[in-house]
Amino acid sequence: MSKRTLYDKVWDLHKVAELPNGQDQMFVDLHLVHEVSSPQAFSMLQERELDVAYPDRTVAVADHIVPTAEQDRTRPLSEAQAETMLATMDENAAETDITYYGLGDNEQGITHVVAPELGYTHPGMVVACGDSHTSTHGALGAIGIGIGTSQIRDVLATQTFAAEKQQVRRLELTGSLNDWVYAKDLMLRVLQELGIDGGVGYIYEYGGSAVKQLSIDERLAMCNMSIEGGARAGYVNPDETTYEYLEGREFVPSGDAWERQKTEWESIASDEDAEYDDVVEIDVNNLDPMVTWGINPGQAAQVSEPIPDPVELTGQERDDAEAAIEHMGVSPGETMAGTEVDVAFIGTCTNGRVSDFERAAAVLEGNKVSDDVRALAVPGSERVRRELEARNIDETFCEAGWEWRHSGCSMCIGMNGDQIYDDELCISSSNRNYVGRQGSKDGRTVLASPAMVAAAAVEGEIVDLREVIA
Ligand SMILES: CC(C)[C@H](C(=O)O)[C@@H](O)C(=O)O
Ligand code: SF4
Repeated sequence: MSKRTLYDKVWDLHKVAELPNGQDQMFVDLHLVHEVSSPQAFSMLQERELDVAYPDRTVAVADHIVPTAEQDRTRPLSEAQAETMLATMDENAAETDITYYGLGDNEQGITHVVAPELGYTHPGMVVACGDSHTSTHGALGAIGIGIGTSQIRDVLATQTFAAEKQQVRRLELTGSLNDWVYAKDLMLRVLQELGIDGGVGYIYEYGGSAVKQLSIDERLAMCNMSIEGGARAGYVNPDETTYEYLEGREFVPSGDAWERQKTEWESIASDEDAEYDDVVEIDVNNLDPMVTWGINPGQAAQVSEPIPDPVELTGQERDDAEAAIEHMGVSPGETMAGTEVDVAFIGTCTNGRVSDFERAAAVLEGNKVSDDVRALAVPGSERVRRELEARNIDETFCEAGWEWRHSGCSMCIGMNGDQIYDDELCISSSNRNYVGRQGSKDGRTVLASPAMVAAAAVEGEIVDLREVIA
């Protein structure tokens, strides 16, 4: 059989049965669990007196509600609700014998940072997690699917869940990215072009010369934001970059088994003549750094590009732009450059990896955070933090005036107390800028690459980072 995409092959290999309602029952290779979306599913399991079917395929992490400041990471947590959630996760993990990277563990961090870096995620896997950003794992040629509470219960109890096969859109990203322009910019460009609903009903396959050149960290950032475009998942076919990243990681087979696995992984990539339900080509040559100007991730523009005037838009897009401009207090026809920022945040499962901090550090070197800016650096995992510290990158941040924290979701979603206040404007390396996302209903979020966040922190306003390093 030829003409199949990676998604087709993975689907066929994992399909257990066709269900009466037309959905397919799918086997899950790796089930990731976190403290926010799992408690109810574990309760349902207990009510029915069921065990976790495959504890060795289930990996739990504490990320959303864990405090990031050193002094707040002692138990019991000062926030009663957070303590209950964390204690519940601790208990559920202990009772079911699943692997758990809890608070205080050396490998604790954000689910979608921890699993790839430890080598849990492999090409051709179905990865499921009660979290929309499970799409991240597609960077390694896996199909990462965000699932809801009843599906989490089903996966815990049976290692399978019911799903509907989606269509596949090939995103052919041609050209190559300018220096200081990253996968984050590329993805904001994709969202600007296709919108936040453009991918509904699709899985995105990313390919083309621009994608070939991306490191795994960059591919993780790109696939992470597939869900922001409405796609259920996004992936890159495995290639030499993938194998280089995987080789030697803890949960990746070695020796003969590695060779066998590699051959299998090579066969899982889309066929040369694969047929796609849709193909969209976007040229990324000459792309400037991107920023969002609005209140959804598709309301984005190059930092050199004017914010659209709603009168030139129609229908929903116009209404959305009007609401966004009002909330953000930005001016149509002008660029985002020069917009004052109050908070700068680098971290998250999108851009909280070693290379993200490295690039930001290159911008910060010899610079100081503007007096009016609060700047927070939150490594995506404790391992990321250790590696950065071993290379003194934490010092670059601290000397520039950043708070250097422990890992967690932190200000991405504000569930752990790291929040923005009033109508503060935060430039953030995260993936969502919806109203209230970072804690305050009047707060404003601008999404950008970590290097752009660092540059804005230094200048106190949004700026093309290339002006800061020049
Ligand atoms: C809390 C969690 C279920 C949620 C998600 O589904 O993605 C969060 O991680 C987010 O980024 O909004
Ligand atoms: S870092 Fe943000 S996007 Fe990622 S899992 Fe945590 S809250 Fe969700």
